[in-house]
Amino acid sequence: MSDPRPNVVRVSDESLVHARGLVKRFGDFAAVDGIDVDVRRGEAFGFLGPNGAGKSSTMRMVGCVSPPSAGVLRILGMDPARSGSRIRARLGVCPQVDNLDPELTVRENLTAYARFFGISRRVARQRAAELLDFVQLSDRASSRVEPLSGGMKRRLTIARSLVNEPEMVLLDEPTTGLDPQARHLVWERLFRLKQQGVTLVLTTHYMDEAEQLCDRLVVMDGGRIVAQGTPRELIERYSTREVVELRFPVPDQGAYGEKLAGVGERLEVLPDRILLYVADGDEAVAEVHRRSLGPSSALVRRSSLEDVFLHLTGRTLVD
Ligand SMILES: Nc1ncnc2c1ncn2[C@@H]1O[C@H](COP(=O)(O)OP(=O)(O)OP(=O)(O)O)[C@@H](O)[C@H]1O
Repeated sequence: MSDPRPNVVRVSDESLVHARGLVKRFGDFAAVDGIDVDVRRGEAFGFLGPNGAGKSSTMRMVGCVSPPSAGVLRILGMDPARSGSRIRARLGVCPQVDNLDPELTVRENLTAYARFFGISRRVARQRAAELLDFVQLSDRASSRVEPLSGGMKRRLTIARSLVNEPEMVLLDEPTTGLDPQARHLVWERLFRLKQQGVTLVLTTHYMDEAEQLCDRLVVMDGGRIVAQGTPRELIERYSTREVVELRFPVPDQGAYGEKLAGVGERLEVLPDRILLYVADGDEAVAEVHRRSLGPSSALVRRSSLEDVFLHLTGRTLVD
């Protein structure tokens, strides 16, 4: 039976992005090497991975600006090869690098963009006012783009991606290069968008961003998906409850690796620290002291997606 309340957004399990065996090749090199993805309506879905993992190449295929080399891809139930412009009309795109027009004012950047979607001047002005309010830039409406901070430009790019009232917004590294305060403001706005029923698809190499924003995510490395699930599921599956970060007063942390054998479930020796994967961090620190190892610092923290990535690939997300 259809929903009698016409204005209610029905969150269903319909896939807005459906990919099977998706491949993107540049010559002989597969930047995306056969991935399967389903993004459901209303969720925030993330591609987490280091530089070069294939996240942007995937986003460009989903955004219908770069054709797949192989595999099946359906966006909003349609085939990008046949219906690219119809799909793009219902998508919002926030590219990795802000490409705002520096000659125009903040407001004009929105109204000019609205023209690409055939939106009337009157509606565009009204929508621009609403969107500038949403991204907290109303007081900058008449200023030029140039002097805006990085965070403001990012928020304006996000506002621009919403001009056509899209069902799904693609955000390629939405907060890369921003300071912590600016990042939090962007996250908060994106969270509100999700609450309004807009589906978000984002790429990031920040594990805190993925944990804060994403309902589900895939971890990518070398063009492949190495794990997928909710942030909590991934941490439970691939890491321990707590992690102890130990630093020793010598350059070679590796020398201490052997002396820590048997403390916790697993350890990772990084150039600048040793990570102990344990159920109980305080107990592990006590054991380190019982062995008279004398670390210069011992920090106990909860496991994160960074630990998941390290476990799956042997590398950190941001090298
Ligand atoms: N147009 C292109 N021609 C050739 N190689 C490319 C092209 N675009 C991307 N690549 C390569 O494909 C791989 C994946 O790039 P991609 O930009 O998709 O990764 P990413 O995960 O988004 O990383 P980043 O965070 O650096 O954007 C990289 O090795 C990159 O050099």
